[in-house]
Amino acid sequence: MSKIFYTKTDEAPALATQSFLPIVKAFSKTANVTIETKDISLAGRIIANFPDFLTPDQQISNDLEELGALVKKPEANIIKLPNISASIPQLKEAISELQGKGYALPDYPDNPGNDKEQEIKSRYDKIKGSAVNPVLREGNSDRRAPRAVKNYAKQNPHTMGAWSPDSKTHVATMQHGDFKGNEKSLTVKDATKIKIELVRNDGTTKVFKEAMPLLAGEIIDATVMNKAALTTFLKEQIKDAKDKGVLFSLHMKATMMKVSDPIIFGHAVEAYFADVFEKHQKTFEELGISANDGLESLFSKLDQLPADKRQEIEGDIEQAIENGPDLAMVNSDKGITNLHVPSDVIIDASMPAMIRNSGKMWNAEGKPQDTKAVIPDSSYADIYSATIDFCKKHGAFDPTTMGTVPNVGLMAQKAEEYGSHDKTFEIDAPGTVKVIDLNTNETVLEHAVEAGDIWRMCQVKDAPIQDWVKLAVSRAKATQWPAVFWLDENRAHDVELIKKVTTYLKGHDTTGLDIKIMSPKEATEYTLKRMKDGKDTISVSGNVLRDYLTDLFPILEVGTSAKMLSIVPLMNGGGLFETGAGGSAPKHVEQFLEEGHLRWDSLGEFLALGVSLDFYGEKNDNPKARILGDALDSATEKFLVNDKSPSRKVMEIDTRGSHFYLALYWAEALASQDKDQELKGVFGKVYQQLSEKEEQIVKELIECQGSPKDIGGYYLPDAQKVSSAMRPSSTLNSILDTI
Ligand SMILES: NC(=O)C1=CN([C@@H]2O[C@H](COP(=O)(O)OP(=O)(O)OC[C@H]3O[C@@H](n4cnc5c(N)ncnc54)[C@H](OP(=O)(O)O)[C@@H]3O)[C@@H](O)[C@H]2O)C=CC1
Ligand SMILES: O=C(O)CCC(=O)C(=O)O
Ligand SMILES: [Mg+2]
Repeated sequence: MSKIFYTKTDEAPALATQSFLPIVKAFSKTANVTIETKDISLAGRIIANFPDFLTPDQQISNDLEELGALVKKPEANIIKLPNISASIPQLKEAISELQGKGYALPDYPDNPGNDKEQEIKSRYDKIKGSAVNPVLREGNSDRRAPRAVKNYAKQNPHTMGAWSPDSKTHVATMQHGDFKGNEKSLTVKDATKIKIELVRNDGTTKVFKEAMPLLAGEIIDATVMNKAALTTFLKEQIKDAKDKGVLFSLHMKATMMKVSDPIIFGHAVEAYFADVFEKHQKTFEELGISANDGLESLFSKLDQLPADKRQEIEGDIEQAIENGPDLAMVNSDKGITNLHVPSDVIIDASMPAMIRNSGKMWNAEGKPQDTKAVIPDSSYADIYSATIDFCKKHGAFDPTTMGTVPNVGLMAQKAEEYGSHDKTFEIDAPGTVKVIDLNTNETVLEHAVEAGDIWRMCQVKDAPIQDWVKLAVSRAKATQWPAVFWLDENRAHDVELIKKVTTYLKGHDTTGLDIKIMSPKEATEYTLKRMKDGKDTISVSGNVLRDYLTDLFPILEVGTSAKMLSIVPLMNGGGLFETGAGGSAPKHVEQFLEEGHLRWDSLGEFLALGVSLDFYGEKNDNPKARILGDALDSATEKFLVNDKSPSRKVMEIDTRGSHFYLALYWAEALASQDKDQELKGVFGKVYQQLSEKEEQIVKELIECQGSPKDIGGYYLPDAQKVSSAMRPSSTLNSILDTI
């Protein structure tokens, strides 16, 4: 029998699920829809990958692997909540929490000394970073703000910080020597295998890939980030931030670009603390300190030193901060800077948050200040500089009047940069990296490289491109809005893509549609102007821009990307329904643990479930499931109209209260429909009970707040403790038990 698979993930969404899923299960049971949970949390993935270190009762199935197979089947129907894409410091924290709970897991070997350690490291490296989404996303992405969400934002506008034309905030990006500048690309004619190798100047060779298969029609590109150009650029920016009196902030994606970006982050840490790293190089080496892991990890390793040595280094770090430009802060109360943890500042969320906040980030005093947003690689930096320039010229956007920008994103089958991890290498000695076509033995792409350069190759297969063009045309038809392909004719990879897009568009009837191709900068300017004028424009983009744009526009338009409908129509016919476009909101967990209030907004989950039930009904010829889905959509609209989203403040309705209201409206919609009398009967009673007990339930859901919560862990909290923390209303629980 087919099922809806619901993912168990991490942090705030995982907490929220403990409250929402019992409601979902109770309601869907009435339509014979089975919901099965699959554990893809960071802790779950670690446990599943190390059975040989664990006792039989600790071992669990590899749910991610199972879902990875399911997404290739037509019956797939998965609700995917956001999960942690772990940086190395997070991975180490999770391992240590699990070890403390009796799981005899090996430590993460930073510098593997033998084959066994190397094997352990490679198992962990598959878990680190963005290790879930690329496996599940066997389709392209369709992310948009439903009309009801947009209307809600127009009537209840979120705050938008005013912009001044004199703002000193700006984007700094490399002018040469970066991934964009060095990119080379080609389309593979016939299926083949390639070898990737570094031929060092000393005559030795290192093979990176022995025989990697490529399909006919695949686009490959290779490029390199030159270390010398990067470090020179970073030093200049540090000096310039100091001279201009703006904050220094670094924006990148060390989680998703899990091989390249931690290295780039490390160079920024070393550039800012150049004197410290030079003076204490030997000690840092002895302690196994890697700048790539950030300041927090560095500080924790200093604990191993005698007090006087530790104080000396800490003093030198303080001095460097004193001498350098002000650093943007992640948490000024706790002294956590932008350079503390590589996963604390993630560009898709950090840049829009800054743009919403008058272009300011927080300084060490906890005050907003103009900032230099350093985005080392220039491939996509233009979109943020164009947005900042637009705000300086026209002021902040007005959520009550602005248009909407949905996205059709190319991401299937690890498209583009997001699939580059196993083909990204930090170069150990000068030489030439060659990509050799094994059919012809010809070198098809090559780069001269220096030690420390980051070389990478990306792929995008032809079938996903065809599917992406088709999805773009169908969204353009459904909306009659202009659709813009954000592709740059001056970028090697995009040139190849443009050829395919132009060809595949010819295979569709596009009469009356307005479909354009523009560079990211032009597309930003065109789209922002329309957006300001209240006009809607579809962005059709590659994978990285998909990620950036589906946070940027939603955050400006509706305050958070949590309110997005995020569908992944799987290429083999199934459906993956993501819950919003944002992440796992660690800040929300912090608040919940401190004061028992969870502000996570599950709207994206309501929207995803609505589509999933509908899809289920259609696939399984189950009209009751469709009625549940329709009723859920009506409930979500009423939820928005009545403004029942979680408040940010303690002792007001939080995530749990918002779930109660959704259940109330869902039951009401089912009680008032006439298509299915059985459902009408069941939910008539449920609605009556829920509405009679509204006051009591809300009281129970608010009175439980106001004190610290112990859930028995962070990465693997105690299931019982979480469940009781997230389901504190016995009145609501007992009504759900009657369904
Ligand atoms: N699909 C996925 O699996 C994704 C996973 N991630 C992962 O999530 C983690 C955190 O990433 P980060 O970049 O900090 O981004 P997040 O999206 O988790 O958080 C950024 C901010 O967005 C707001 N926000 C996000 N979701 C919600 C929500 N449902 N309700 C209310 N507000 C929300 C919060 O703002 P405020 O503080 O103002 O409340 C939050 O602090 C990382 O491990 C990252 O890799 C990120 C994106 C997608
Ligand atoms: O997979 C990840 O790490 C993040 C995904 C993401 O941010 C997105 O798809 O918008
Ligand atoms: Mg994103």
